[in-house]
Amino acid sequence: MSNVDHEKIEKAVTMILEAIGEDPNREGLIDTPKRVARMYEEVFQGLNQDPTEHFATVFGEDHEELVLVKDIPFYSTCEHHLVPFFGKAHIGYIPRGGKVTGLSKLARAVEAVTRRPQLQERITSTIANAIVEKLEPLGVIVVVEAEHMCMTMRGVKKPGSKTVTSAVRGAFEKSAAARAEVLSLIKE
Ligand SMILES: Nc1nc2c(ncn2[C@@H]2O[C@H](COP(=O)(O)OP(=O)(O)OP(=O)(O)O)[C@@H](O)[C@H]2O)c(=O)[nH]1
Ligand SMILES: [Zn+2]
Repeated sequence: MSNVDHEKIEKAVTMILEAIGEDPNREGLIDTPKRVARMYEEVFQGLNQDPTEHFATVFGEDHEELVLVKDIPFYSTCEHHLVPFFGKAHIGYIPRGGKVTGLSKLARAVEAVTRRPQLQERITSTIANAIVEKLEPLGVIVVVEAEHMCMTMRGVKKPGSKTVTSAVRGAFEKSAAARAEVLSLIKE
């Protein structure tokens, strides 16, 4: 169930259109407040999700070696300007004691965390912390690379610039070699 108040968004969008000097009643704009409300419901649906809930499925597989899911595409919304930022997330972890989760669950956690007003750093650390909490792995590394439209279409206007953030826990904090292995696999 969504908690999004469509009526409120519609009123607000109508006011924004009026405030910029547009006519909210002209043909092309007449349904825009409704469309924006539906869009916000979709792009902010992660607000109703807890990223840790996806790690409930655990297989008792004895693999205490690296698992890396890379190039997980995501779209999020910058919480400062409410414009998109988008890119790829890479998630690696070394399971402990048979706590191996379904590969798709890593991508589901990315969806839960990115589909809300966000900061790239918070996306990165929230995913790492969720994996630590639920899977208690030997190590976790999360790398997120993104283009922020608030830096490309407006403001400082630097198209093509990318922001890369990482969060490391456990074995990846201690071992430069473990980090280097993942970073080289991500680049391949
Ligand atoms: N750390 C961090 N900053 C972000 C992220 N997304 C956007 N920002 C930055 O948030 C900052 C907001 O700065 P403000 O000075 O309050 O707002 P502003 O006047 O619109 O800033 P400019 O973008 O420089 O025009 C900007 O520097 C953005 O680049 C993010 O995911 N992480
Ligand atoms: Zn922004």
